[in-house]
Amino acid sequence: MARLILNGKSAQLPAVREAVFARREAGDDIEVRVTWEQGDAARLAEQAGREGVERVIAGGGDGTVNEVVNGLMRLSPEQRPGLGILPLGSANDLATSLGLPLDAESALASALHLPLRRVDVPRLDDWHFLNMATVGFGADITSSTPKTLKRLLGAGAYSLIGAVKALDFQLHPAVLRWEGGERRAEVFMLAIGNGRQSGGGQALTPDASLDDGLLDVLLLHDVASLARLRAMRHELASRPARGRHVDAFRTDGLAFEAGEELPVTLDGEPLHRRGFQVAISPGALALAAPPDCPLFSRPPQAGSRGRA
Ligand SMILES: Nc1ncnc2c1ncn2[C@@H]1O[C@H](COP(=O)(O)OP(=O)(O)OP(=O)(O)O)[C@@H](O)[C@H]1O
Repeated sequence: MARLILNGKSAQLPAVREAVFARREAGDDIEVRVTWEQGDAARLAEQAGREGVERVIAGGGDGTVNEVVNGLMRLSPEQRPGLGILPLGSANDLATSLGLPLDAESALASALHLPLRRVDVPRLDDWHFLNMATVGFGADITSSTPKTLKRLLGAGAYSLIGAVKALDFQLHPAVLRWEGGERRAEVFMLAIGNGRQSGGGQALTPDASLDDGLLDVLLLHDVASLARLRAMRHELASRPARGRHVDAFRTDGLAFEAGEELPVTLDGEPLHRRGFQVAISPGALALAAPPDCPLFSRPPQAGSRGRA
């Protein structure tokens, strides 16, 4: 049996209602629960696991998926249902990079029937995330202005100048520690990726895998002038392990400490932190994902249709 946990914002969408009725007609056993406020999706996901539901489907945006993941992680691994995604948000970064369909009917069918694949679940202090955590630039604007970051990181010199003028961006003195490394820097942006893209389509950690037991980290730092921003963009093309403005590395955990509170996003949800620790639980969740999904380093295993 599957249970759809639907963000109340989308509960009355005709396409969603039709998709549920169509799946039932096709023989799927699916119940629906609707959220009213923050916290409901996590609670409903936990409850579903306790009641023996085999697959929970998060119907909403990245924020709903994140809450459902947190609810599932409150359960023991034996009790933890598999996770499907019905993308109904504005950004849908995880769903898009997984290659899930975005129209309600095929998305619901995929969420119910794609085989489950083991994924790692990172945690920032006491809150889990599945896709990405970002710190600093972009974290206070998130998906509302996704093009800003794209312009800065990807486009030509004119838009770079435009972006710099338009943005009164800040650098934050901070220290980052991980096993075998330490970096003190003026942080422009830090991305900690289990998945690859955030902020509505920005591929900040383009080589990350959901199942390698590791986090892909991108640190952009010390870019206090236009010349240095240009140098950063140049370095971004090669993503050095340790550059003047770009550090890119993999780790299974890290600690971050800044002198002041900074904007942070966890799977697109905003918060503020002065410091935090990130750890990862390898293979902690089973996610419905396409067999040819590029976010995996290992091929799918046969027979993983039910509980995690
Ligand atoms: N019935 C409801 N009406 C309005 N908001 C709700 C309701 N139930 C939950 N929420 C809020 O919705 C938020 C999650 O939204 P979600 O991320 O799923 O959608 P989105 O913001 O449209 O998508 P995206 O993150 O992709 O932009 C939670 O923070 C929760 O507080």
